[in-house]
Amino acid sequence: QNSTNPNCTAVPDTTYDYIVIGSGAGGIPIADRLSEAGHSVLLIEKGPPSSGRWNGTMKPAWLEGTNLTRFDVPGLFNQIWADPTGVNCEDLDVMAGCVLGGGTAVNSALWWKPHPSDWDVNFPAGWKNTDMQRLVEKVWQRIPGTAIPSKDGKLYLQQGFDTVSKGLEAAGFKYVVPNDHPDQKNHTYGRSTFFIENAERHGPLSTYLVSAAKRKNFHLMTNTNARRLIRTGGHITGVELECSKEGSVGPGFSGSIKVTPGTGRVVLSAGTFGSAKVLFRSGIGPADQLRIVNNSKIDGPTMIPSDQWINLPVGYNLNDHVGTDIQIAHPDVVFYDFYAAWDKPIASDTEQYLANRTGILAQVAPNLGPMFWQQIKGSDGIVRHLQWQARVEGKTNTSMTITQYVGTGTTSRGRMAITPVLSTRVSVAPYLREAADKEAVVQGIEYIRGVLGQIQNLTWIQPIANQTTTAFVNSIPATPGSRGSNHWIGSCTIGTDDGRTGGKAVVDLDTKVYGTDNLFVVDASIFPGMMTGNPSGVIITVAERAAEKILSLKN
Ligand SMILES: Cc1cc2nc3c(=O)[nH]c(=O)nc-3n(C[C@H](O)[C@H](O)[C@H](O)COP(=O)(O)OP(=O)(O)OC[C@H]3O[C@@H](n4cnc5c(N)ncnc54)[C@H](O)[C@@H]3O)c2cc1C
Repeated sequence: QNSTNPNCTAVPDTTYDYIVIGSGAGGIPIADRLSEAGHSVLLIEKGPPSSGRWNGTMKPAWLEGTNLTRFDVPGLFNQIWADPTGVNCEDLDVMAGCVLGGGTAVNSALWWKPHPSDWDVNFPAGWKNTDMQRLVEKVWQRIPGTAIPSKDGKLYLQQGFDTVSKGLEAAGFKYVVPNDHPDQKNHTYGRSTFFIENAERHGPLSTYLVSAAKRKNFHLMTNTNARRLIRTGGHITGVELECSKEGSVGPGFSGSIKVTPGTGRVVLSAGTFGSAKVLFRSGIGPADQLRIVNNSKIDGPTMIPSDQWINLPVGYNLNDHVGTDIQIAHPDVVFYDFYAAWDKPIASDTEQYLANRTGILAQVAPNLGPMFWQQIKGSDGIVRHLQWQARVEGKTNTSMTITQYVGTGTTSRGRMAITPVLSTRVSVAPYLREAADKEAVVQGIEYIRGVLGQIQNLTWIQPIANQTTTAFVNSIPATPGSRGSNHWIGSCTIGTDDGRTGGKAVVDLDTKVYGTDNLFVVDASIFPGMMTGNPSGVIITVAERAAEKILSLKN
């Protein structure tokens, strides 16, 4: 044990066949699959436990004495915006979950089967729709999702859904069950699907992690930060670990942990920013970023020497769904104050939830839906997929905010960077840098203004009636704060064009980092381009594919 903190234990003198860094949408499934194949696997998570199932403790008073935390109850999912302390990643300048489960512990649990173009437009050979369909079905067998979270089979406070749906119907939008028809994403609408079961958060934390944890060859460390990789040339021999916040947040581990000599491997699943950061600190990335690490007080004196650096375009090709919020109001819409459910809940609602998992708190805050889709062909000939997400929240008690996301087909890209104190930041925001992306945003809004404008008694909050759509779109800054969707992808792109020799790719088609022989990246950072909907389903499917690829590699 660390002499200064009993919570900080020295790493065991054990070696592992696989060390997986990060327990999010990518990390948990890959750790499960690798351990299922009989390998010893260590999963390292820098954050604390989240869900009650994993001994998480963060909860409001009304959950005391239950096995539930803020991460489990759908009606509390938006609490991350009211109180992110101890939940969000403090080293990033955007929102992400740094707890067991990563984004899948804190997100809104929106759960979409990928559109075939998500693969065919974006991914390289071996990762196309024909390669991935089998795995999509495998993922959905484990995590089917539901559109009706409350256990009594009822949907609560649907006035917002009904109001907007009427307008969509009148304009000829077709109602679909989205995950029954993942390819029908044009002029369609439907209910949102969530990875919720028994009216609690489901997803990787209650499937893949459960099966992994039953195996003797699987090990989990929480509150433990992977500082950097230990490597000799392109061969990783271990990982330097440190207790998160020096052990003050809960029991963690520090010291150097080793992979099985000769055959052991390391998988980075620390997310778009986290994986890139570990690479930078390990001397892998563009020289400008490695020099920042080398000049830092924290890492500089002990960083791997520059003759060992591996020059790869880590941090480039950054993307996020570009979001644009419109807002309407209608007298029929009924608001529910989910934020108040934290400390001033309506007693009958908490009682109903606790007694039989029914009622409004079984539904995801802040009452989402409908979802609708459009496709727009840009002047550059590229089709862009638009997903619209409505929620009952806004300036008044009868308002709805409807966010337009531009997904598959976007061509704008940004960049992330590391700072001298070893935080990361979005150095070039990826939003609307290309004219055709902006055209799609404007055309989409223009069209939907017409559609919703037909709804009787509807009033516009934004854009206001006499504002042109172009002026409205131009008035919103292209920053993560105003446009961000928390769907970051792309800092460690997969591809055949080796980044060491001028290409864009950081990992090869087996997800192995170029220039290394036993280092892999499996998370949203490898995505070459943006998907249609919210990403966690696509990421988990990518992890399934990566497991197949990695397991079939001979050393
Ligand atoms: C508020 C919010 C709402 C969202 N809503 C939805 C939604 O409804 N539906 C949807 O599909 N997607 C949603 N997303 C996005 C989705 O959750 C993410 O895209 C997804 O979780 C990313 O997966 P990942 O594996 O790449 O990284 P993450 O899930 O972010 O996992 C990375 C993990 O690595 C850990 N880590 C990082 N660095 C280190 C290190 N050095 N050592 C050890 N551990 C480390 C982090 O703590 C984290 O647990 C949302 C995201 C947010 C933040």
